[in-house]
Amino acid sequence: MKYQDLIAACQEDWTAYTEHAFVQQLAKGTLEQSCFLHYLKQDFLFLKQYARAYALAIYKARTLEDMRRALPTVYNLLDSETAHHVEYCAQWGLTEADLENEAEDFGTVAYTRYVLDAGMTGDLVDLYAALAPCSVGYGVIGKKLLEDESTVIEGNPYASWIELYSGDDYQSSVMTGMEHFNKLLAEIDINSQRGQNLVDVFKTATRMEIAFWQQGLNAK
Ligand SMILES: Cc1ncc(C[n+]2csc(CCO)c2C)c(N)n1
Repeated sequence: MKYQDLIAACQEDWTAYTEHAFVQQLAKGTLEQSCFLHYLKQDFLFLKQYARAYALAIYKARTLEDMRRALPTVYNLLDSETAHHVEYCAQWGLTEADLENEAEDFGTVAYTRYVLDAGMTGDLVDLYAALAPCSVGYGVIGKKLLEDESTVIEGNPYASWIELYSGDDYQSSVMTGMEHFNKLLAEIDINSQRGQNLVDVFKTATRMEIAFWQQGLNAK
């Protein structure tokens, strides 16, 4: 199987995730600021837990090659991706320490601890199945927004978010990650018990992404 088969197995949830109202409003710049700020503060806490999850991938890997593959993502998460959120929130006088001290919302706890649990109880492939909706989904969203004529960049207060996820650096890191994931999936039949467990994990993480957008919209 391939990661594309995982998407096909939960197409309805996948569309609800990648075409969520939050994303559409963000692309046009019409999203309420309170929604974006709540999302970004929660996403900062999310990224912190994701750095732990990619560190878990190093722990779970059996080969040096697999261990090395997870390392740039751990670095990226702790460096540039969180830096974007900190820079953006600085407009409101919020510091990194303020963000770190925010309370985690329910959707943030549910999603990140689910991913960590899927990785801890399973192996490296289970962990990547839980992590994949995040990286592939944001890759798909970034690319779509860049290609969509109705996306507004000039004057859009959320342009830096669009640029982060549609940028070449991010897009090529998703490609590399998915090529690696496909190598790990190659031997697994989607119709086997193992394959169906991976579909369940991928689908649950996708549903968590929908809930994460909704958590932002609910902060009106
Ligand atoms: C809720 C939520 N889902 C996905 C991402 C994107 N993302 C988070 S970690 C990671 C991999 C390393 O860059 C990516 C792409 C996000 N920021 N917030």
